[in-house]
Amino acid sequence: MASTSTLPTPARPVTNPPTGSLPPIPTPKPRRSLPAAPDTRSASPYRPSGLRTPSSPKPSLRSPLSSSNSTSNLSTVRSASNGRTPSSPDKSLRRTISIASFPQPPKAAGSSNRPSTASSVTGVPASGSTGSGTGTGSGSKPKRGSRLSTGTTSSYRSSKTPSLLNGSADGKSILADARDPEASPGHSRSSSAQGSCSTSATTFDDVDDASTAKGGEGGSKKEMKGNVIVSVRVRPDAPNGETARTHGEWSVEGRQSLVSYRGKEGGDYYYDNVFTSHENNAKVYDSAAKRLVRRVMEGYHGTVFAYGMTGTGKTFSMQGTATSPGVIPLAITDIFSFIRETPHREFLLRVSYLEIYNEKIHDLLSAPAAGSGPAAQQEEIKLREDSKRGVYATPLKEEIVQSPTQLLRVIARGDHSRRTSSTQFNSRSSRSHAVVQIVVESRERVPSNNAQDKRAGIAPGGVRVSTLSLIDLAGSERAADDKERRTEGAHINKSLLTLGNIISGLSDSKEKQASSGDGRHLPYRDSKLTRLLQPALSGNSLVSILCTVQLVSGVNANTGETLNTLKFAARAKNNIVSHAKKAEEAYGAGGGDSGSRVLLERYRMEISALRGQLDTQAKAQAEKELKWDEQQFEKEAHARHEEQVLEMQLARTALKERIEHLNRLILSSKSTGVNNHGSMSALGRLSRMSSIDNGTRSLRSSASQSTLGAGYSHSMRPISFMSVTSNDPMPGFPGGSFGHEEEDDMGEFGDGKASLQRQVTALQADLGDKNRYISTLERRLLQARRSSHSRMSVGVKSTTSTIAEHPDSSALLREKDMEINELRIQLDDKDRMLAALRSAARHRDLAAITGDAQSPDLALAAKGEIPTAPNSPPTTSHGSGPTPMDKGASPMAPPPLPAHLRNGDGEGERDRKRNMDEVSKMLDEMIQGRVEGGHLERDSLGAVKNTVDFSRRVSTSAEVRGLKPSPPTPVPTAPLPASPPK
Ligand SMILES: Nc1ncnc2c1ncn2[C@@H]1O[C@H](COP(=O)(O)OP(=O)(O)OP(=O)(O)O)[C@@H](O)[C@H]1O
Repeated sequence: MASTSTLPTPARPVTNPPTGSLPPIPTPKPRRSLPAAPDTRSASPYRPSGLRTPSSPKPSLRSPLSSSNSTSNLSTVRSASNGRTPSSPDKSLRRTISIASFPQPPKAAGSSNRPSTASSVTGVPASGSTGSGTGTGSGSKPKRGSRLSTGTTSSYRSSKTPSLLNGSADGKSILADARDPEASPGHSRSSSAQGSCSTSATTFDDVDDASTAKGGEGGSKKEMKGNVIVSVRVRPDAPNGETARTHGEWSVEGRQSLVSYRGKEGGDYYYDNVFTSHENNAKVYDSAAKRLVRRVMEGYHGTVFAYGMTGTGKTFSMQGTATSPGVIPLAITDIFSFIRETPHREFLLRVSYLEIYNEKIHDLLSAPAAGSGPAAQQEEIKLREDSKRGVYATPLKEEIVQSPTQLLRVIARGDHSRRTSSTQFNSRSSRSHAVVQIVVESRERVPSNNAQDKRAGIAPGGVRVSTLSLIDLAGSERAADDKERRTEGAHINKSLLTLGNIISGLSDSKEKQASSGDGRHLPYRDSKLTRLLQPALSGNSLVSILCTVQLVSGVNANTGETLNTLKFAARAKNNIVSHAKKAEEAYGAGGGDSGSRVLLERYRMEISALRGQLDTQAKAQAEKELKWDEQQFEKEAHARHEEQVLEMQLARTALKERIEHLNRLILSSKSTGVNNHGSMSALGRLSRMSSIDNGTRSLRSSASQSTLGAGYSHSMRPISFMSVTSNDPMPGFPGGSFGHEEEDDMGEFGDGKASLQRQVTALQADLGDKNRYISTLERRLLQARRSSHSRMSVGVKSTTSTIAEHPDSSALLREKDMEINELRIQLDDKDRMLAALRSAARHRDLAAITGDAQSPDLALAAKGEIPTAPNSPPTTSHGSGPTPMDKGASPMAPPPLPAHLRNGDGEGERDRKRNMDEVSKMLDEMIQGRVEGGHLERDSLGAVKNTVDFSRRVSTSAEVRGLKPSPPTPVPTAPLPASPPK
């Protein structure tokens, strides 16, 4: 079994402590006798506190102090010491530094394989049976519990006190053997915890609590001691790592954690771990630091530091190399492994890196200006003390790290800034103490089933903050030749001396505390290093000390230095008492580890605050988007509405136009006088009557103005009509208004019984249409002529050639001319008809006024013997000469009566007859003219009909490009009644 499993063995006091370059421990003050518990050691000129006497022979729960202070032990020690160092009774250096004097664990009290301390203290005074070198002689392996140290030989034994660091504090025997086969080799370490030693020590509860429960200071003290691990590492001589097992007077037994020196002032030195020169960094880490690192992750403070002479391998052990990573990189790997293995907690890591150079603190992570030293432009870093944080440097940069790589990079950056120089013993000697501090914040995660709490960032537990300090001390050295080295060396040595003094003083302090309750003042403030290490040294932290030595024989041997290192290690193990507790959990940003330092809490709160802000912003954004969407929708709806309104307006306009057009067509159709039965209306008849009124003005222009400009409205009288009737209001239509009656009389209109006025109106409308059409044609014609002219004027040949080359154009022109002529003729016909109608109307009116005696005529007319207009007023019998109205005769006017039917009024009768004849003649002439012109032809019955082929004309006109006028109101083709025979 490994040496770690062995039980404590009694220590052998060193009679002649080695001397070296380490400054001597201050001269002890004469120990005062305490009245309450008189100390028998006061009789001794040596400080008994420095000597670790064997434990009490009986396993007990007594405290180490009580054990060590027992009279029997003391007497043994004293006698041993006195016996061994008679020549130096007044030497101030502590004589015995025995780790093996730690009390036995309570649970192992009954263990049979644990040797009695009484029996182990066999080697007393110089009479020891083994004598110098006994037990460590060549080839003889000393056995635990039986090792003797006699004469000038001392034996220092490391106990395996149950502790947080050896995994046996609760007696569950989870003993972490440094030689645990599960430990990974340094070269192939994985970041997984599986590759590392079991850390079932995490099952431990707080040691102090447990030990207190076990009843007593004794148990507590024992376990506290177990919280400090001291290891010694032997550096190989040769670069290849090969070193003889024996180095002259030195011998190393790794399995027994033993270093023996058989020279003058020699002795056996047992520690928790002794690493031979064959053992690599992984082994060192697994045995010396791994558990401590895991404990730090659980909430304890932990400190690992390397101590030793320059060039003995401190930096090699702490940092390692690429192929053999040291304590720092392996610890980093384990930290993240632990985090991965602990899903129920969340962690936050921050790291700082400082160095103490010439008693000044420098931040190795604050990037100095290029070309300047690390100290350049750096604010002076001071050490402060806080009840929660203890001693800390400020201002110091702390970097939050999230991965092993990141953490290693940060540390590598710091290493780069660290001061190194070449010394006699080390080409790259560290000239400063370097302190890496990794602060671990952790707390329970919110249970996954409570999503609401998780969202709100509410954690069930507080934040626990612990610190892992990894310290590579500068090496103690002899005075150098170089002045700068000398200065550095002086500072280094001074700080190391102070450290040694404090560790030595810890024993006194404990003893004093135990006896009087008053602790002795320790000079922590004498150096920056000890000030910074104060929390760890005073018991608030788990401690692991790695002392490096190089065992060289011969002239260059630094035996004194080596022995000093070994003694320092022994003293540290013996004196440092750790009562490390798990850090308290801090709740909220204001509690625990200086409140605001608890970044995990601060970040958590910040996260929840930011999350709240994010939610609010997201909500506001969503509302904004919703509003914007609504606005967009409204805008689109509005635009759509406007489009629809526009479309409707257009549709309405189109419909109105259509209606207008249709109305016009209807009226035009009606104006033709063709009723549903195909009979010719009076209007139809009238439309074909020519007027002989030579003085009648052409209605074309006025009609054009009225119909083209004012449109066609029932409520608006055409200008043409007005112009015609302005001076001659139509009889029978008082006031000249016939709007309503016009509507009412539509039926009559179709039956040929329409009033004359309406016929005139219809004709006006028809005329308007035609005028429009004509003017359109005229315009087109004009344009055609102009373009034709312009074409013809292009060249000399153009005139003939154009006509010759464009026979179609000339033909078209001719056709258009013909069409216009025809239309003019029609217009003239209508003018004449109008004139005739007016004339007839006047005649009728005159007749009505002047010939009241014509009633018999009217009566006859009523009987149908005489044709008459249905609504014709009674004609007058005035036989006066011809009036202007006599020139025309209305077809509705009663025809002239036969002479035999008249009342002897031959004159009037003649006049009438003449008038009628005139009218008949006029009409006949008109018809005849048309017939001769080829526009009308007579049928067999003597009726006339129109011969103009409108369909042909329309199609012809339509053939003209861009000219599609509305077809003119076709001239009724109904046969006109034959003019009465003369
Ligand atoms: N165990 C070891 N195995 C192999 N080489 C080692 C070992 N220990 C130290 N060395 C080598 O010895 C030399 C000095 O080691 P290192 O710098 O670590 O010493 P040191 O104690 O830190 O010195 P200083 O106090 O001057 O800084 C280095 O080259 C290092 O590689």
